[in-house]
Amino acid sequence: MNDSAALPIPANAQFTLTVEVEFAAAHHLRGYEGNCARLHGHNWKVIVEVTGNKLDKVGMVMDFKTMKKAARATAEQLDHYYLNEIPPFDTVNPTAENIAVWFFDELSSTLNRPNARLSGITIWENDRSAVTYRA
Ligand SMILES: Nc1nc2c(c(=O)[nH]1)N=C([C@H](O)[C@H](O)COP(=O)(O)OP(=O)(O)OP(=O)(O)O)CN2
Ligand SMILES: [Zn+2]
Repeated sequence: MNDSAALPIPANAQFTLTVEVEFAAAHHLRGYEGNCARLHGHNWKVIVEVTGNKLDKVGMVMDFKTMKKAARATAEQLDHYYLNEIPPFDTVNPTAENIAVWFFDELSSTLNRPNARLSGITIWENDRSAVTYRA
């Protein structure tokens, strides 16, 4: 018998889980006046956030490993690319905002569950600048 007891959780309580992955890539910003219009690179950090209020029998909203696996597979699609050359960033400007929307759209079908949903993506371009997208 491996079942464990559960603590009471109020109906309006929520758990927010986050995992972080990274990718390295080059880009330039189209239509931007400044040095970011020139080719340059970042080590982007991507924070993936899942929200839920029900725990499974193990006591988890979702296994961090499940989140990391999905996030890593998605980051892999951009890793070591020149973003302006690959879809959708060959036509959509590769800003942190657009990269956040892209991660959200890529990951939502994999991570959304009846009791948990992808709730936010944060993209850090460097140690000082980040954007968070919630939908
Ligand atoms: N809202 C946004 N602003 C900027 C973005 C973006 O994606 N969304 N991107 C850039 C450039 O990609 C730039 O490389 C990053 O600029 P910044 O964060 O200012 O970093 P720097 O190292 O160039 O600047 P410091 O002043 O040294 O921090 C620009 N803006
Ligand atoms: Zn940049």
